[in-house]
Amino acid sequence: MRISLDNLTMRYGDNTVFDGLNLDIADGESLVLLGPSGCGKTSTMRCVAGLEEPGAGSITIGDRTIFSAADGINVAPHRRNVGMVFQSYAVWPHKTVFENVAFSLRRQRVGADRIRERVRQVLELVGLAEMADRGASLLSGGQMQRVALARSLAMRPSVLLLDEPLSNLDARLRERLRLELRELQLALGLTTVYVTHDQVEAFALADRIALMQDGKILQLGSPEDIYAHPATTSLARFLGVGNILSCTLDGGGAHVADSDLIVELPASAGTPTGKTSVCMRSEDLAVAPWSDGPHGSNTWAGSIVVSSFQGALIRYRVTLDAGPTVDAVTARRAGPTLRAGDRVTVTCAVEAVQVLADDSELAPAATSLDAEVVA
Ligand SMILES: Nc1ncnc2c1ncn2[C@@H]1O[C@H](COP(=O)(O)OP(=O)(O)OP(=O)(O)O)[C@@H](O)[C@H]1O
Repeated sequence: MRISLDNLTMRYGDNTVFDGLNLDIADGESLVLLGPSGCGKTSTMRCVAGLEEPGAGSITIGDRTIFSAADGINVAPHRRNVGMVFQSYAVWPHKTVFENVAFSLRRQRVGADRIRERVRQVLELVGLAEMADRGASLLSGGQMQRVALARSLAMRPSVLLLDEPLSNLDARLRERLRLELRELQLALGLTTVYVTHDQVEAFALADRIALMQDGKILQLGSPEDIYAHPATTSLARFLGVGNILSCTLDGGGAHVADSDLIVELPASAGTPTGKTSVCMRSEDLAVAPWSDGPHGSNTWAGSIVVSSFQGALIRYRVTLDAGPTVDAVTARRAGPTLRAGDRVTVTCAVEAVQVLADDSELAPAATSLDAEVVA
């Protein structure tokens, strides 16, 4: 079912989390709210679930208004038909898997036969059919999270809200469950809102990503769009886009600050007013052993500072003779492995260069770990 947030305002005391938030989520869509800690993602979800009461605005699910400050409507959480899965598993350890999933159905006085059938169905869906009789305390974290998911799905919610459900799991399990969640969401055609601060998770799960910062949705689009065209430098950094260099623009290209580097720009590059940065993604930089020219556009001499083997990929950090240090990622088989100290040329196709409005003083940069994961 479609979800609409209209002009929503939410405050905790003096702290305004968001003011006039609008968001439309289509029927069957997987929307990921992505943003740094404290930007208001969980509060948004809690408003939809009915666990927080907004100060103003309205929320509609399908054709039903579940909250309207103006009309005094505030449907109780358990009457909203919204399923929720949180970071903490919230699974009862003393009950079996079956009883955990059946619990809410029993409370709704669903008949015993129907409960058995529904629990069997959802346990099948989340891959726990064989474990129905196992005590929940004997489950792994991943299995507990599947139980929590099964419990929500058993209620046949019209929308599913997931708040960092995978963040307590180890990296490998997270990756597996992420794919399974996406498969399940597509198979059920269930409208889902997923909250995370992990851009890799957002890219993997979303039909659309809403990028939030300070209670505002700054960009809304498909994962591909958002990654390819981040609106500002702080969003680009948050998304793990590498090589964002402050610059000034003129007819000759982008002059990178405090260096002799000039980057040729495509005709399509924007010309934002105010502070600007030029952006060249790590995966768009080619590194090759040094050779005497002739060299084409955007080819620069440099020396490798770090060469880091990462399995399928090799990451190079290169200090260009013109000044800046840049990161490049190449496929393992793309050429000879280069070593620290090697002289190289670094090339970036002119079409791959972007110019972004530089708002870096307004927002925190991503951690280097974030950058590692995506590039
Ligand atoms: N119960 C509360 N009382 C007072 N302030 C709160 C409460 N819950 C959240 N806040 C504040 O509201 C703002 C938004 O919090 P929210 O939990 O929605 O952010 P978030 O983006 O989900 O962050 P995280 O990723 O860390 O969970 C923060 O400044 C937070 O400190």
